[in-house]
Amino acid sequence: MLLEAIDVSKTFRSRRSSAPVHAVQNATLQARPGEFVAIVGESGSGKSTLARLLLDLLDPSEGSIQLDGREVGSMDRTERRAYRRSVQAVLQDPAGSLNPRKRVAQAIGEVIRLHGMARGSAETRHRVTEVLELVGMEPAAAFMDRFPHELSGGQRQRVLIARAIALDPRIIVADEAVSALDASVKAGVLAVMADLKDRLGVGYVFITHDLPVVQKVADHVYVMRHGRILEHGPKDEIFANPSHPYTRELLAASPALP
Ligand SMILES: Nc1ncnc2c1ncn2[C@@H]1O[C@H](COP(=O)(O)OP(=O)(O)OP(=O)(O)O)[C@@H](O)[C@H]1O
Repeated sequence: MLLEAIDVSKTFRSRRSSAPVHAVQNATLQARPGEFVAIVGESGSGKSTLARLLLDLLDPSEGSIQLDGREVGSMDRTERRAYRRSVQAVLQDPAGSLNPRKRVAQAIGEVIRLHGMARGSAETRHRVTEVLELVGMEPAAAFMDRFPHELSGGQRQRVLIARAIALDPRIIVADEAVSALDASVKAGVLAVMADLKDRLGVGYVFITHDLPVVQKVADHVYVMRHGRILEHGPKDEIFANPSHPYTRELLAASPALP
């Protein structure tokens, strides 16, 4: 399976302000199951907009998002539904991804039911148990009936990953998914993501401004600035031999790199 952004652009035109915002400009990117692709760049570089384009939450102004050569914009309802299952989002929990009034089992269970991934409550509960265990929340029964506020930040992030995994995605688009977490908690969540890559073959488009994280987990790195992808390549190449001056600046400014 191959997920691609092909020469994709997104321009926001507000009715009031005169200047349109070119959030993403002619971006081309590839992601595959089993691969950890990172998009790095400073705030406002267009990373989240590109993520939302890949997630089919925004329509491109130009260019296309394609899955195995099929343009998402021209898929029929059934295909598009399948696309939205195969490409899942994990966003930062502070962005309100978890409803504070829903217990863990309900939050994950209703997504499973909505997409017809299980029939009946016993089967749904079984699947919820399975995915909670996959993200290291064991025994799952101890977490099922908790509300988000009864979980730690790292646990909430694991629930979001479990909810995404429940739909059997091939690729997870993670936008600043670990950025708000403390170092040791962050390492734990990243280990879960790496484990899911190995065990389920899921791929990631991982959006972050956190270069030490990229260095640790990424296979392939895209560098964005002002809506454009400046360069991309295997992680080791980008870190050892960045070709763009901006990438060199970004690496030099990163505090925790050895
Ligand atoms: N819905 C929108 N309407 C108008 N402008 C938008 C909209 N969404 C994003 N933008 C603008 O597009 C540009 C890119 O934003 P985007 O959020 O994609 O960047 P980012 O790299 O993800 O930044 P951050 O790391 O701060 O989230 C910014 O100038 C932003 O203000």
